[in-house]
Amino acid sequence: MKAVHFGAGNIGRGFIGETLAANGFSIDFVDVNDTVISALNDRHEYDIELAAPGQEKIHVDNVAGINNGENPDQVVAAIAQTDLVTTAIGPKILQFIAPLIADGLAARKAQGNEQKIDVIACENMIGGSAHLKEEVYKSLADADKAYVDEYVGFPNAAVDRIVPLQKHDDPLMVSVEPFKEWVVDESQMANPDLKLEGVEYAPDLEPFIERKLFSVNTGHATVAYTGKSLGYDTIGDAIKDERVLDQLKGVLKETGDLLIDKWNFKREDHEAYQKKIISRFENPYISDTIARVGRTPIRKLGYDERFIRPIREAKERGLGYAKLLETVGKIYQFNVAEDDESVKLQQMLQAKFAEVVTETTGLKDEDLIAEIAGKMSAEFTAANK
Ligand SMILES: NC(=O)c1ccc[n+]([C@@H]2O[C@H](COP(=O)([O-])OP(=O)(O)OC[C@H]3O[C@@H](n4cnc5c(N)ncnc54)[C@H](O)[C@@H]3O)[C@@H](O)[C@H]2O)c1
Ligand SMILES: O=P(O)(O)OC[C@@H](O)[C@@H](O)[C@H](O)[C@H](O)CO
Repeated sequence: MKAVHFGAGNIGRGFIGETLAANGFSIDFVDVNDTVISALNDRHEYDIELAAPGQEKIHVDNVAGINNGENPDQVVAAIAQTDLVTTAIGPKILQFIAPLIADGLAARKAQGNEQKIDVIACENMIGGSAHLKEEVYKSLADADKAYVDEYVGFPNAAVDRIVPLQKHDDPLMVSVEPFKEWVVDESQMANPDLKLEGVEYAPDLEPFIERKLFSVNTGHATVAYTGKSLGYDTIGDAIKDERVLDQLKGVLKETGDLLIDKWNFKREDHEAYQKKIISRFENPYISDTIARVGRTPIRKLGYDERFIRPIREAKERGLGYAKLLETVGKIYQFNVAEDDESVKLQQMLQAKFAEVVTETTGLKDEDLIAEIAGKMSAEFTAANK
Protein backbone atom coordinates (compact mmCIF):
# COMPACT_ATOMS: atom_id res chain seq x y z
CA MET A 1 0.00 0.00 0.00
CA LYS A 2 1.15 3.52 -0.75
CA ALA A 3 0.38 6.86 0.88
CA VAL A 4 1.16 10.44 -0.09
CA HIS A 5 1.43 12.63 2.99
CA PHE A 6 1.68 16.44 2.77
CA GLY A 7 3.75 18.01 5.58
CA ALA A 8 6.85 16.14 6.82
CA GLY A 9 6.84 18.24 10.00
CA ASN A 10 6.29 17.33 13.62
CA ILE A 11 2.93 15.61 13.54
CA GLY A 12 3.49 14.33 10.00
CA ARG A 13 6.60 12.35 10.90
CA GLY A 14 5.73 11.96 14.59
CA PHE A 15 2.25 10.49 14.27
CA ILE A 16 0.82 10.10 10.76
CA GLY A 17 4.08 8.56 9.47
CA GLU A 18 4.24 6.18 12.41
CA THR A 19 0.65 5.00 11.91
CA LEU A 20 0.92 4.57 8.14
CA ALA A 21 4.22 2.67 8.42
CA ALA A 22 2.82 0.40 11.15
CA ASN A 23 0.03 -0.46 8.69
CA GLY A 24 2.54 -1.51 6.03
CA PHE A 25 2.39 1.60 3.85
CA SER A 26 5.29 3.08 1.96
CA ILE A 27 5.06 6.85 2.35
CA ASP A 28 5.90 9.72 0.02
CA PHE A 29 6.27 12.76 2.27
CA VAL A 30 5.65 16.02 0.40
CA ASP A 31 7.21 19.16 1.86
CA VAL A 32 9.10 22.34 0.91
CA ASN A 33 11.76 21.83 3.59
CA ASP A 34 14.67 20.57 1.51
CA THR A 35 16.77 19.46 4.50
CA VAL A 36 14.02 17.07 5.56
CA ILE A 37 13.21 15.91 2.02
CA SER A 38 16.88 15.22 1.21
CA ALA A 39 17.33 13.29 4.47
CA LEU A 40 14.25 11.19 3.72
CA ASN A 41 15.62 10.36 0.27
CA ASP A 42 19.13 9.61 1.57
CA ARG A 43 18.01 7.30 4.37
CA HIS A 44 14.43 6.16 3.70
CA GLU A 45 13.94 5.70 7.44
CA TYR A 46 13.83 7.66 10.69
CA ASP A 47 13.22 7.25 14.41
CA ILE A 48 10.54 8.51 16.74
CA GLU A 49 11.33 8.81 20.43
CA LEU A 50 8.67 8.62 23.12
CA ALA A 51 8.88 11.47 25.65
CA ALA A 52 8.43 9.18 28.66
CA PRO A 53 10.63 7.19 31.03
CA GLY A 54 12.86 4.86 29.00
CA GLN A 55 12.50 7.05 25.86
CA GLU A 56 11.44 4.09 23.73
CA LYS A 57 12.30 4.39 20.02
CA ILE A 58 9.93 3.58 17.17
CA HIS A 59 11.50 2.92 13.80
CA VAL A 60 9.77 4.11 10.63
CA ASP A 61 10.98 2.92 7.23
CA ASN A 62 9.92 2.73 3.61
CA VAL A 63 9.74 6.51 3.37
CA ALA A 64 10.77 8.96 0.65
CA GLY A 65 10.44 12.69 0.11
CA ILE A 66 9.22 14.97 -2.68
CA ASN A 67 9.82 18.71 -2.67
CA ASN A 68 6.56 20.07 -4.11
CA GLY A 69 8.19 23.45 -4.80
CA GLU A 70 10.80 21.81 -7.04
CA ASN A 71 9.08 18.68 -8.32
CA PRO A 72 5.31 19.18 -8.50
CA ASP A 73 5.06 16.63 -11.35
CA GLN A 74 6.40 13.93 -9.03
CA VAL A 75 3.68 14.74 -6.53
CA VAL A 76 1.01 14.47 -9.24
CA ALA A 77 2.44 11.12 -10.38
CA ALA A 78 2.53 9.82 -6.80
CA ILE A 79 -1.11 10.82 -6.15
CA ALA A 80 -2.15 9.15 -9.40
CA GLN A 81 -0.94 5.80 -8.06
CA THR A 82 -1.50 6.06 -4.33
CA ASP A 83 -3.97 4.34 -1.99
CA LEU A 84 -4.37 7.22 0.48
CA VAL A 85 -3.62 10.95 0.73
CA THR A 86 -3.16 12.64 4.12
CA THR A 87 -2.08 16.13 5.20
CA ALA A 88 -0.68 17.71 8.38
CA ILE A 89 0.57 20.97 7.01
CA GLY A 90 -1.37 23.71 8.82
CA PRO A 91 -4.95 24.91 8.16
CA LYS A 92 -3.83 28.01 6.26
CA ILE A 93 -1.56 26.04 3.91
CA LEU A 94 -4.28 23.70 2.62
CA GLN A 95 -5.32 26.23 -0.04
CA PHE A 96 -1.77 26.22 -1.47
CA ILE A 97 -1.48 22.44 -1.87
CA ALA A 98 -5.06 21.98 -3.11
CA PRO A 99 -4.21 22.66 -6.80
CA LEU A 100 -1.57 19.92 -6.70
CA ILE A 101 -4.03 17.46 -5.18
CA ALA A 102 -6.55 18.44 -7.86
CA ASP A 103 -3.95 17.74 -10.57
CA GLY A 104 -3.16 14.37 -8.95
CA LEU A 105 -6.83 13.39 -8.89
CA ALA A 106 -7.25 14.53 -12.52
CA ALA A 107 -4.25 12.33 -13.41
CA ARG A 108 -5.99 9.35 -11.76
CA LYS A 109 -8.97 9.96 -14.01
CA ALA A 110 -6.77 10.34 -17.10
CA GLN A 111 -5.11 7.01 -16.31
CA GLY A 112 -8.48 5.30 -15.88
CA ASN A 113 -7.72 4.59 -12.22
CA GLU A 114 -11.02 3.52 -10.66
CA GLN A 115 -9.70 2.65 -7.23
CA LYS A 116 -11.55 4.75 -4.65
CA ILE A 117 -9.37 6.79 -2.31
CA ASP A 118 -9.68 9.11 0.63
CA VAL A 119 -7.95 12.44 1.22
CA ILE A 120 -7.71 13.08 4.96
CA ALA A 121 -6.69 16.46 6.39
CA CYS A 122 -5.20 15.90 9.85
CA GLU A 123 -5.23 19.52 10.95
CA ASN A 124 -6.42 21.23 14.12
CA MET A 125 -9.63 22.62 12.70
CA ILE A 126 -13.27 21.77 12.42
CA GLY A 127 -14.11 20.39 8.97
CA GLY A 128 -10.49 20.24 7.78
CA SER A 129 -11.04 17.74 4.96
CA ALA A 130 -14.29 19.44 3.92
CA HIS A 131 -12.36 22.71 3.64
CA LEU A 132 -9.62 20.99 1.63
CA LYS A 133 -12.29 19.49 -0.66
CA GLU A 134 -13.69 22.97 -1.36
CA GLU A 135 -10.19 24.21 -2.21
CA VAL A 136 -9.48 21.18 -4.44
CA TYR A 137 -12.76 21.67 -6.34
CA LYS A 138 -11.77 25.28 -7.12
CA SER A 139 -8.86 23.85 -9.15
CA LEU A 140 -10.67 20.94 -10.81
CA ALA A 141 -11.85 21.21 -14.39
CA ASP A 142 -15.64 20.72 -14.63
CA ALA A 143 -15.01 17.53 -16.61
CA ASP A 144 -13.09 16.03 -13.66
CA LYS A 145 -15.55 16.89 -10.89
CA ALA A 146 -17.92 13.97 -11.55
CA TYR A 147 -14.95 11.56 -11.35
CA VAL A 148 -13.84 13.03 -8.02
CA ASP A 149 -17.44 12.96 -6.73
CA GLU A 150 -17.55 9.25 -7.49
CA TYR A 151 -14.08 8.02 -6.55
CA VAL A 152 -12.65 10.35 -3.91
CA GLY A 153 -13.69 10.91 -0.30
CA PHE A 154 -12.65 13.77 1.98
CA PRO A 155 -13.46 12.45 5.46
CA ASN A 156 -12.92 14.89 8.31
CA ALA A 157 -10.51 13.83 11.04
CA ALA A 158 -9.20 14.74 14.49
CA VAL A 159 -5.60 14.05 15.50
CA ASP A 160 -4.24 14.38 18.98
CA ARG A 161 -0.62 13.98 20.05
CA ILE A 162 1.64 16.70 21.44
CA VAL A 163 4.69 17.00 19.21
CA PRO A 164 6.81 20.02 20.21
CA LEU A 165 9.44 21.79 18.11
CA GLN A 166 12.40 19.45 17.71
CA LYS A 167 15.95 20.17 18.81
CA HIS A 168 17.86 17.12 17.50
CA ASP A 169 20.91 17.24 15.25
CA ASP A 170 19.15 14.62 13.10
CA PRO A 171 16.54 16.54 11.03
CA LEU A 172 14.25 13.48 10.89
CA MET A 173 14.29 12.42 14.53
CA VAL A 174 11.12 13.40 16.35
CA SER A 175 10.19 13.24 20.05
CA VAL A 176 6.51 12.78 20.77
CA GLU A 177 4.34 12.22 23.81
CA PRO A 178 3.13 8.61 24.22
CA PHE A 179 -0.58 9.62 24.03
CA LYS A 180 -2.13 9.50 20.56
CA GLU A 181 -5.62 9.61 19.11
CA TRP A 182 -6.64 9.76 15.45
CA VAL A 183 -10.34 9.67 14.62
CA VAL A 184 -11.77 9.66 11.08
CA ASP A 185 -15.38 10.25 10.01
CA GLU A 186 -16.34 6.90 8.50
CA SER A 187 -19.54 8.23 6.94
CA GLN A 188 -17.54 10.49 4.59
CA MET A 189 -15.10 7.84 3.32
CA ALA A 190 -15.02 6.77 -0.34
CA ASN A 191 -13.03 3.65 0.52
CA PRO A 192 -14.29 2.42 3.91
CA ASP A 193 -12.63 -0.95 3.28
CA LEU A 194 -9.25 0.69 3.89
CA LYS A 195 -9.16 0.99 7.66
CA LEU A 196 -5.91 1.61 9.54
CA GLU A 197 -5.03 -0.04 12.79
CA GLY A 198 -4.49 2.64 15.43
CA VAL A 199 -7.18 4.87 13.89
CA GLU A 200 -10.70 5.08 15.27
CA TYR A 201 -13.53 5.36 12.74
CA ALA A 202 -16.57 7.26 14.00
CA PRO A 203 -20.01 7.53 12.39
CA ASP A 204 -19.97 11.25 13.23
CA LEU A 205 -16.74 13.16 13.90
CA GLU A 206 -18.26 16.33 15.32
CA PRO A 207 -18.34 15.31 19.02
CA PHE A 208 -14.74 14.05 18.75
CA ILE A 209 -13.29 17.09 17.01
CA GLU A 210 -15.14 19.51 19.29
CA ARG A 211 -14.09 17.60 22.41
CA LYS A 212 -10.47 17.61 21.21
CA LEU A 213 -10.27 21.18 19.93
CA PHE A 214 -12.20 22.78 22.82
CA SER A 215 -10.42 20.78 25.53
CA VAL A 216 -6.86 19.98 24.41
CA ASN A 217 -6.35 23.01 22.17
CA THR A 218 -8.39 25.60 24.08
CA GLY A 219 -6.63 24.40 27.23
CA HIS A 220 -3.19 24.34 25.64
CA ALA A 221 -3.64 27.86 24.23
CA THR A 222 -4.87 29.07 27.62
CA VAL A 223 -1.65 27.86 29.23
CA ALA A 224 0.33 29.56 26.45
CA TYR A 225 -1.38 32.97 26.51
CA THR A 226 -1.74 33.11 30.30
CA GLY A 227 1.84 31.89 30.72
CA LYS A 228 3.14 34.44 28.22
CA SER A 229 1.38 37.27 30.06
CA LEU A 230 3.23 36.17 33.22
CA GLY A 231 6.61 36.05 31.47
CA TYR A 232 7.04 32.30 30.90
CA ASP A 233 8.56 30.76 27.76
CA THR A 234 7.57 27.10 28.07
CA ILE A 235 4.33 25.25 28.73
CA GLY A 236 6.08 23.14 31.40
CA ASP A 237 7.17 26.20 33.40
CA ALA A 238 3.89 28.07 32.95
CA ILE A 239 1.68 25.24 34.17
CA LYS A 240 3.64 25.02 37.42
CA ASP A 241 2.32 28.50 38.28
CA GLU A 242 -0.98 28.16 40.17
CA ARG A 243 -2.43 31.20 38.41
CA VAL A 244 -1.96 29.47 35.05
CA LEU A 245 -3.26 26.13 36.32
CA ASP A 246 -6.35 27.83 37.81
CA GLN A 247 -7.01 29.64 34.55
CA LEU A 248 -6.67 26.35 32.65
CA LYS A 249 -9.06 24.59 35.02
CA GLY A 250 -11.54 27.47 34.78
CA VAL A 251 -11.49 27.39 30.99
CA LEU A 252 -11.81 23.60 30.88
CA LYS A 253 -14.78 23.81 33.25
CA GLU A 254 -16.54 26.20 30.84
CA THR A 255 -15.81 24.20 27.67
CA GLY A 256 -16.60 20.99 29.59
CA ASP A 257 -20.03 22.29 30.63
CA LEU A 258 -20.72 23.22 27.03
CA LEU A 259 -19.52 19.91 25.57
CA ILE A 260 -21.49 17.88 28.14
CA ASP A 261 -24.62 19.93 27.46
CA LYS A 262 -24.21 19.67 23.70
CA TRP A 263 -23.04 16.07 23.25
CA ASN A 264 -24.31 14.36 26.40
CA PHE A 265 -20.84 13.20 27.41
CA LYS A 266 -20.89 11.64 30.87
CA ARG A 267 -19.53 14.26 33.30
CA GLU A 268 -17.35 11.67 35.01
CA ASP A 269 -15.78 10.54 31.72
CA HIS A 270 -15.24 14.09 30.59
CA GLU A 271 -13.56 15.04 33.85
CA ALA A 272 -11.21 12.05 33.50
CA TYR A 273 -10.45 13.23 29.93
CA GLN A 274 -9.66 16.73 31.27
CA LYS A 275 -7.40 15.35 34.01
CA LYS A 276 -5.47 13.37 31.44
CA ILE A 277 -5.02 16.53 29.35
CA ILE A 278 -3.60 18.45 32.30
CA SER A 279 -1.12 15.64 33.02
CA ARG A 280 -0.10 15.65 29.34
CA PHE A 281 0.66 19.39 29.54
CA GLU A 282 2.69 18.72 32.70
CA ASN A 283 4.78 15.92 31.09
CA PRO A 284 8.34 16.67 32.28
CA TYR A 285 9.84 14.75 29.35
CA ILE A 286 8.46 17.29 26.86
CA SER A 287 9.83 20.75 26.38
CA ASP A 288 7.20 22.70 24.45
CA THR A 289 7.46 26.42 23.83
CA ILE A 290 4.73 28.96 24.41
CA ALA A 291 5.67 30.44 21.02
CA ARG A 292 4.67 27.17 19.29
CA VAL A 293 1.48 26.57 21.23
CA GLY A 294 0.35 30.21 20.91
CA ARG A 295 1.45 30.45 17.24
CA THR A 296 -0.73 32.20 14.67
CA PRO A 297 -3.00 34.02 17.15
CA ILE A 298 -5.23 35.50 14.42
CA ARG A 299 -6.07 31.94 13.28
CA LYS A 300 -6.77 30.94 16.87
CA LEU A 301 -9.16 33.90 17.28
CA GLY A 302 -11.23 32.67 14.30
CA TYR A 303 -15.04 32.36 14.35
CA ASP A 304 -15.02 28.54 14.46
CA GLU A 305 -11.81 28.21 16.40
CA ARG A 306 -10.96 27.13 19.97
CA PHE A 307 -12.17 30.25 21.79
CA ILE A 308 -14.80 32.12 19.81
CA ARG A 309 -16.89 29.06 18.92
CA PRO A 310 -17.22 27.77 22.51
CA ILE A 311 -17.89 31.33 23.70
CA ARG A 312 -20.63 31.77 21.07
CA GLU A 313 -22.21 28.43 21.87
CA ALA A 314 -21.97 28.84 25.67
CA LYS A 315 -23.68 32.24 25.34
CA GLU A 316 -26.46 30.76 23.18
CA ARG A 317 -27.07 28.08 25.83
CA GLY A 318 -26.93 30.43 28.81
CA LEU A 319 -23.70 28.83 30.06
CA GLY A 320 -20.67 30.58 31.57
CA TYR A 321 -17.74 31.83 29.47
CA ALA A 322 -16.00 34.40 31.70
CA LYS A 323 -12.68 32.50 31.87
CA LEU A 324 -12.66 32.00 28.10
CA LEU A 325 -13.14 35.75 27.67
CA GLU A 326 -10.23 36.45 30.02
CA THR A 327 -7.96 34.28 27.89
CA VAL A 328 -9.16 35.93 24.68
CA GLY A 329 -8.14 39.26 26.20
CA LYS A 330 -4.63 37.86 26.63
CA ILE A 331 -4.41 36.63 23.02
CA TYR A 332 -4.44 40.25 21.91
CA GLN A 333 -1.29 40.83 23.99
CA PHE A 334 0.60 37.89 22.47
CA ASN A 335 3.72 39.45 21.01
CA VAL A 336 6.32 37.12 19.50
CA ALA A 337 8.64 38.71 16.94
CA GLU A 338 9.06 35.55 14.80
CA ASP A 339 5.31 34.96 14.54
CA ASP A 340 3.97 36.93 11.55
CA GLU A 341 0.37 36.83 12.78
CA SER A 342 1.37 38.06 16.21
CA VAL A 343 3.29 40.95 14.61
CA LYS A 344 0.31 41.73 12.36
CA LEU A 345 -2.09 41.68 15.31
CA GLN A 346 0.10 44.09 17.28
CA GLN A 347 0.33 46.39 14.25
CA MET A 348 -3.46 46.35 13.88
CA LEU A 349 -3.83 47.27 17.55
CA GLN A 350 -1.19 50.03 17.34
CA ALA A 351 -3.01 51.51 14.35
CA LYS A 352 -6.28 51.55 16.33
CA PHE A 353 -4.59 53.15 19.33
CA ALA A 354 -3.07 55.76 17.04
CA GLU A 355 -6.52 56.45 15.53
CA VAL A 356 -7.99 57.10 18.98
CA VAL A 357 -5.05 59.34 19.93
CA THR A 358 -5.46 61.35 16.73
CA GLU A 359 -9.20 61.73 17.23
CA THR A 360 -9.04 62.68 20.90
CA THR A 361 -6.00 64.98 20.81
CA GLY A 362 -6.18 66.55 17.38
CA LEU A 363 -2.42 65.98 17.05
CA LYS A 364 -0.83 65.84 13.59
CA ASP A 365 2.70 65.00 14.74
CA GLU A 366 3.00 61.29 13.75
CA ASP A 367 5.94 60.69 16.10
CA LEU A 368 4.07 62.08 19.07
CA ILE A 369 0.93 60.12 18.15
CA ALA A 370 3.02 56.92 18.02
CA GLU A 371 4.61 57.72 21.39
CA ILE A 372 1.24 58.26 23.09
CA ALA A 373 -0.23 55.16 21.39
CA GLY A 374 2.75 53.17 22.71
CA LYS A 375 2.00 54.32 26.27
CA MET A 376 -1.68 53.50 25.83
CA SER A 377 -0.95 49.98 24.69
CA ALA A 378 1.51 49.48 27.58
CA GLU A 379 -1.23 50.56 30.01
CA PHE A 380 -3.67 48.12 28.38
CA THR A 381 -1.12 45.32 28.66
CA ALA A 382 -0.47 46.09 32.32
CA ALA A 383 -4.20 46.26 33.07
CA ASN A 384 -4.63 42.81 31.56
CA LYS A 385 -2.06 41.11 33.82
N1 LIG B 1 2.47 19.36 16.63
C1 LIG B 1 1.38 18.97 17.25
O1 LIG B 1 1.40 18.74 18.47
C2 LIG B 1 0.10 18.77 16.48
C3 LIG B 1 -0.83 17.86 16.99
C4 LIG B 1 -2.04 17.68 16.33
C5 LIG B 1 -2.29 18.38 15.17
N2 LIG B 1 -1.37 19.26 14.70
C6 LIG B 1 -1.70 19.97 13.46
O2 LIG B 1 -0.91 19.43 12.40
C7 LIG B 1 -0.61 20.45 11.45
C8 LIG B 1 0.90 20.54 11.31
O3 LIG B 1 1.46 20.90 12.56
P1 LIG B 1 2.96 20.60 12.94
O4 LIG B 1 3.09 20.89 14.39
O5 LIG B 1 3.36 19.28 12.42
O6 LIG B 1 3.68 21.76 12.12
P2 LIG B 1 5.14 21.73 11.45
O7 LIG B 1 5.46 23.13 11.15
O8 LIG B 1 6.07 20.92 12.26
O9 LIG B 1 4.88 20.93 10.09
C9 LIG B 1 4.30 21.51 8.96
C10 LIG B 1 5.14 21.13 7.75
O10 LIG B 1 4.48 21.65 6.58
C11 LIG B 1 5.52 22.11 5.71
N3 LIG B 1 4.94 23.10 4.79
C12 LIG B 1 4.57 24.37 5.04
N4 LIG B 1 4.11 24.95 3.91
C13 LIG B 1 4.18 24.03 2.94
C14 LIG B 1 3.83 24.02 1.57
N5 LIG B 1 3.30 25.08 0.96
N6 LIG B 1 4.04 22.88 0.86
C15 LIG B 1 4.57 21.78 1.47
N7 LIG B 1 4.92 21.74 2.76
C16 LIG B 1 4.73 22.85 3.50
C17 LIG B 1 6.58 22.68 6.61
O11 LIG B 1 7.83 22.75 5.94
C18 LIG B 1 6.56 21.68 7.77
O12 LIG B 1 7.49 20.64 7.56
C19 LIG B 1 -1.28 21.71 11.98
O13 LIG B 1 -2.56 21.82 11.42
C20 LIG B 1 -1.38 21.44 13.47
O14 LIG B 1 -2.41 22.17 14.07
C21 LIG B 1 -0.17 19.46 15.32
O1 LIG C 1 -1.23 23.29 16.18
P1 LIG C 1 -2.00 24.51 16.65
O2 LIG C 1 -1.27 25.76 16.41
O3 LIG C 1 -3.41 24.51 16.16
O4 LIG C 1 -2.11 24.35 18.24
C1 LIG C 1 -0.93 24.28 19.02
C2 LIG C 1 -1.00 23.09 19.96
O5 LIG C 1 -2.05 23.27 20.88
C3 LIG C 1 -1.24 21.78 19.20
O6 LIG C 1 -0.30 21.58 18.18
C4 LIG C 1 -1.23 20.57 20.15
O7 LIG C 1 0.08 20.26 20.53
C5 LIG C 1 -1.88 19.37 19.49
O8 LIG C 1 -3.10 19.72 18.92
C6 LIG C 1 -2.06 18.22 20.45
O9 LIG C 1 -2.82 17.24 19.81
